[in-house]
Parts: sequence; C-alpha cells; structure tokens
Amino acid sequence: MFSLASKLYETVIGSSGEQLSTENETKDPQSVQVSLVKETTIETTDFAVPAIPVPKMKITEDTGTRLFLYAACDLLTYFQPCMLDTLDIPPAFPSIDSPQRTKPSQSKLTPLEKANKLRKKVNLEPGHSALDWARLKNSLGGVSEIRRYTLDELKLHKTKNDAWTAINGKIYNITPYLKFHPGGEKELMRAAGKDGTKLFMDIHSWVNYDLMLDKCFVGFLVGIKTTLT
Ligand code: HEM
Repeated sequence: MFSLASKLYETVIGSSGEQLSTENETKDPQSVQVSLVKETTIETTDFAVPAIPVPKMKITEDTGTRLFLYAACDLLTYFQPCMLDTLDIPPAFPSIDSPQRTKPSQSKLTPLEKANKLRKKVNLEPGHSALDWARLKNSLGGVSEIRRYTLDELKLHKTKNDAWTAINGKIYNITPYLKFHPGGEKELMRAAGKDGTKLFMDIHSWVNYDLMLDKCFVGFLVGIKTTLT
C-alpha cells in the first residue's frame, strides 16, 4: 500500500514542475500535462485506502505516463464505485466529445419520452379502478344505431354530462368513463367534442381504447382522414 501511494505521489510531483520533483530523471516534465493538483498529502497505513488527490491528466507521451497509469490502476482497485465518481476520470470510449455520445439536452424527444413528460396519473375515487370500469362497461347496453357524424355534430357533445370524442375516426361516448380515466376527468375532457386522436396518441398510444370503450362506441366521424386502413 505504501509503495503504491508513493508511486502516485512521485508522478504527481514529478509532472507538476522541477521545484517539487523528487524524481525528475525518471520522466520528462513536458510529457504529462497536469491540470489539477490540489494537494499532495498522502495518508498511508497498511489498512486504510490512501486519501490521494488524483489529478486530471492529459497524457501526450509515454514517458512518465506508465508510472502514473500503473499506480492509478492499482489504486482504482481499492476504490468503491461511488468513490470513483469523485475522481472525474473520463471513460476511454466513446470519448467525452464523441458524436457517438447522446446529448439529452440537444436530442429530440422520442415518442415515449414525450409521453412520459405528459403523463400524470390522478387518484381515482374508490370504486373507479380499471377493473371496476371493465365490470361497469359490460353492463352498458351500447347505442341502438351506429351512425356517421360530422365534426360539427361531434362538437355538440362537449359537456361532462354528454361527452363524446373521436379516436382514429371512431366516435365514443366517454361520459360514463370520465370518472374512471387514470389521467383524470379534466384531462379527458380536453378531448370532449373534438377529434381526440392526437391528444390520445401523444400520451398513451399503447392504450387499447377500442376494447376499453367498445360499449361506448356511437359511430364514425366523417369528413376527416384517419390513420386506420
Ligand atoms: C378517450 C379515450 C381514452 C382512454 C380509453 C384512456 C385511457 C387511459 C388509460 C388506460 C390510462 C392509464 C395508462 C397507463 O397506466 O399506462 C390513461 C392515462 C392517462 N391519460 Fe388517458 N385515455 C383516453 C384519452 C385521453 C386523452 C384524450 C387524454 C389527454 C387529453 C388522456 C390523458 C391521459 C393522461 C395524462 C394519463 C396519465 C398517464 C399516466 O401517468 O399513466 N387520455 N388513459
């Protein structure tokens, strides 16, 4: 343990300038650029991990480098992964500036990331779980006549007591479902009296609305392009 610590110590000192160097002859001071050497105090005992300030080093040549790397590699085996975080040693591949690295702040959101951003579940009243809805839904009779509706006709059904929405060209009476909607009544009402396809798809395109609302199906929206084939 002591020799490991002192090797690193010599490297740090040696590469930061002559006045501190104890082993100038072993390495060329120009070959290693040290960008951070705060302190060179080394505590070593046979049992404790030495508190060594590890410098950020840009290695340009082989001389003096090996010594540092040997010491650092040995040293790393003593560190816990959480301690390694503090060392600020960049992973070798891909390099920090590599275009292969994803840059979340600059990258466009994927559909799933976008959906997660918009998602916000609410606490539903007791007796309004998905299972409760499945039970209630099956007791609904459905409409006697399936019709075609225009957007103007759809717009007439935009209140909590009479809310319809269209998804992919199919119109559903969502009034009985409002209190069961995991995203909340208010959120679902944003689609009332409208073509809710985009709102729906942006948030949870994976939800099987057609099965969930089969008993609420009232007809088809005409005069719009649908994504259904
Ligand atoms: C009309 C048919 C709709 C049905 C059948 C439906 C169904 C559902 C279901 C099953 C969930 C739970 C999803 C999950 O746990 O992963 C959910 C969540 C949600 N829904 Fe809807 N939804 C509909 C329309 C809408 C519309 C039009 C909006 C927006 C205006 C919306 C906004 C949300 C939000 C914000 C959540 C919470 C997401 C979460 O955090 O899990 N939903 N919906």
